[in-house]
This record gives sequence, structure tokens and C-alpha cells, in this order.
Amino acid sequence: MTELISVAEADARIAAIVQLAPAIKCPLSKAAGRVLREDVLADRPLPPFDRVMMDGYAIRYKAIAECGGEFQICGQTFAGEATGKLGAASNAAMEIMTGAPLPLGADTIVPYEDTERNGDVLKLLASDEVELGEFIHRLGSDFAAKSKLVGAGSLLGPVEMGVAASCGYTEVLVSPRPRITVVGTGDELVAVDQTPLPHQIRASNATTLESALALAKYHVGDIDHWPDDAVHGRERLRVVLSRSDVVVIAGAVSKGQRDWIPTALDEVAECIFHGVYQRPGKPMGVWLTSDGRVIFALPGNPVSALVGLHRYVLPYLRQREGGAPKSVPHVSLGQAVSFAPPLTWFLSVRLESDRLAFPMPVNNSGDYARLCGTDGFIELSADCSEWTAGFEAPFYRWSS
Ligand SMILES: Nc1nc2c(c(=O)[nH]1)N[C@H]1C(S)=C(S)[C@@H](COP(=O)(O)OP(=O)(O)OC[C@H]3O[C@@H](n4cnc5c(N)ncnc54)[C@H](O)[C@@H]3O)O[C@H]1N2
Ligand code: MOO
Repeated sequence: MTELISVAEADARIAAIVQLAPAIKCPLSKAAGRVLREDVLADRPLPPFDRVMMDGYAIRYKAIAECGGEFQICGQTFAGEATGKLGAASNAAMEIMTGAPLPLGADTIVPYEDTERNGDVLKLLASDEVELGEFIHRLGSDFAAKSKLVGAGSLLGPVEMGVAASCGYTEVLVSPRPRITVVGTGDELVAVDQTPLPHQIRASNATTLESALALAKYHVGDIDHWPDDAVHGRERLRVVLSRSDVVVIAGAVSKGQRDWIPTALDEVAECIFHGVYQRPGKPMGVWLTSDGRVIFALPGNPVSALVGLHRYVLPYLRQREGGAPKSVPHVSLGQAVSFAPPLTWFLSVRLESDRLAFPMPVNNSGDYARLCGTDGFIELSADCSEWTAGFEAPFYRWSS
């Protein structure tokens, strides 16, 4: 391990190696969840015409006083029909549907519910309650043509997707998805469908890490498992690096005689750091190849690997896509806690009412089953050892 660094320094060093991937064109139908790399502009004013907002009748407001609230119906306009024209007589009314363009000459809509109809004669039930200009969504009243509706860097969620569709974007410029490989390591591990011998365990880290990435909308292209054999492992490392932008390795990063990962990574990449003043996950490290591939080497202990993914890998992936940094919410400690080592403590918690965090510490970073029922972890900084109930701490959710 190189000299240990603080969590803040680890964040800064990761931010410094972020290289924004060149934008690509993507069909709009495939763009949900991607980071937009261009501004989406209104191609027309919003709304693009005087849009009627209620089913009923279009009238001239000033005619109410002139004709005692009685009108002559002279036609109909449905949504999808071109703009109609109100008859020249001041008491003319046009039957009209929601979504239709306001007829020329009309300035007010009276909903069906406020009228009585007899043949072509229309009577307003409460003339004095009708207001000039009611129920008309005026052309351009929301946005002028060419307004920026969605900014570059936005995440394309349902709102942004609908706005882009409404403006005629059949494709958009987005960040490409990184090719991600997740790697587990260790001779003690057997596949999920195997029955382990007493000294073996089933490999679970790849499943955990892949699902955490998938829930954050990142697709894992490959999953690999490497033995504790450095010669064979180095070959696999070369293959995986040749087809990945980001590699997330769990295990073999500490000080054991077969913890070969850091040495092998040093041979093919620059070490950005190795070792952070934190628990869990102290032995984690990050490496960068000369052609821009990034390797996160997380400890094999399942709690350490999962925390490392949420605390460092997911924020890195977001930055790499050019997305606005996701704000980390703060929650309030539900009870006092203490932690003596001068390390940042990532403490697993259960949330109540989405705001109050109750500590649910694991026995150690191999006690992954105790995370069931927790919602994520809070970050308690290394410069303190006692936290009172009510302390506000950054919160990372497992399922984000
Ligand atoms: N002399 C020292 N020993 C250790 C140190 C240290 O500073 N000095 N650090 C400890 C800490 S902290 C951690 S965390 C671990 C990290 O070790 P490695 O990254 O080398 O991980 P492994 O030894 O490969 O595995 C640790 C543990 O996790 C289990 N594991 C590994 N992979 C999986 C998997 N895919 N699914 C489920 N479980 C997995 C593995 O069996 C081990 O029990 O090092 C400490 N030692
Ligand atoms: O840092 Mo290790 O992840 O504490 O067990």
C-alpha cells in the first residue's frame, strides 16, 4: 500500500482522473437514463397555439353583457382541427373541445357544466361568474420558441424524455455507457450453484456489485473470476482491460502473500492511490492506464466492496458521463454513536420516515448478511469520535 490518504483526498484524486467520454448520438427511444450532452430547445412556442383547456363553448366576453347571456351556436371545433372562426354576430358561440385551437374572434371559454343548451341556443347559467380569457392556454405563455428546455448534463428521466419528444428530437446527443467489467477473486470461492466444502464459500461479490450497478442504470458487460494465482490472473487482467473502460475488482488488494492485484496493477497502470483512512474498505485503491481505463480495486470483504462501490465507483461513473454530481442527502442520527479509530466510518443504518438513521453496525466487513434490513450507510468523518442523536450525516442508499 502507498501512503494512506483521507476520504476527501481520495475523492479529489478520483475527480482529477475523470475524462469525459465523447458524446454519441442515440435514438430517443433508447435514451432514458442517459446523460444528455446537448441542450434541448423548444422548436415552437409552448403552447404552439391558443389551446382550449375545457370542453364547452368559445364566446366573445363582451357579448355577455350585450346579449343577456344568450348565444347562438354556429359550429364546432375538435382537437386536431384547424383554427375555426367565430361568426360575425356578437352573440355567436362555437362548441369547442379541450385541445382545440381557440377560434378567431373568441376570447373566453365557458365549460359545458356552466351552460344550458336548447337546439342552437346557448344560455350561460351564471353570466356574472364568467371571466374574460378563462380556460385558454395562450400561445407562448409557457416558453418562447428556441427556449432552452433541458440543459446539457441533465439526466434523461421521463420529464426530459417527454419534452425532447414534444420538440421533435428523434435522437439526442448523450454520453456513451462505459464498458464495465466486475471481477471477483479468490481460491476459496465456488460458484453459486456449487456446494462449498467446509473451507470454501460461494462467490457473492460479483452478484452484489453487478446488481448495485444495474440499479444505478449501469450495465455490466462482463463478469470474471480470477484465482489467487498471479500468473494466470495477469493474463486475465490483460484480456479484461482490453475490452473494458472501467474494471471493478473485489479482493486480493491487501497484504496477504497471494494478494497479487496491487503489484499486477502497478505493472500496467498508474496508481492513483492505494489505501484510505476509512472503515470498512481501508485497502482499496484506484489505478489509471495510459489509455484512460480506470480500475477500482476494492477489498474482498463483501461489506467493504459494496460500500466502496457506492462511495467511490458510482460517483465516478456519474462524473465520467458528464452528469451533474448527485447531491448526497443528509439524514439525522436516531441515536448517539461512538467510534474511536481515526478513520472515516461508513456506518450501516436503517432509515425511519426517510430522515432518521438508526445505526445497524455489522460485526465486521465479512458480516454481509447483517446488511439485510438496512437502507444504506452514513459517513462519519475521521476527525470526531462521538456523535450525538440528531447529528446530520451524508447518507448513501444501497438502491440508488
Ligand atoms: N496484515 C493485514 N491484513 C489485512 C489488512 C491489513 O491492513 N493488514 N486489511 C484487512 C482488511 S481491512 C480487509 S477489508 C481485507 C481485504 O482483503 P482483500 O481485499 O485482500 O480480500 P480477500 O483477502 O481476497 O478477501 C477478504 C474476505 O472476503 C471474502 N471474499 C472475497 N471475495 C469474495 C466474494 N466474491 N464473495 C464473497 N466473499 C468474498 C474472502 O473469502 C475473505 O474472507 O484484508 C484484511 N487483512
Ligand atoms: O477495511 Mo476492511 O474493509 O475494514 O474489513
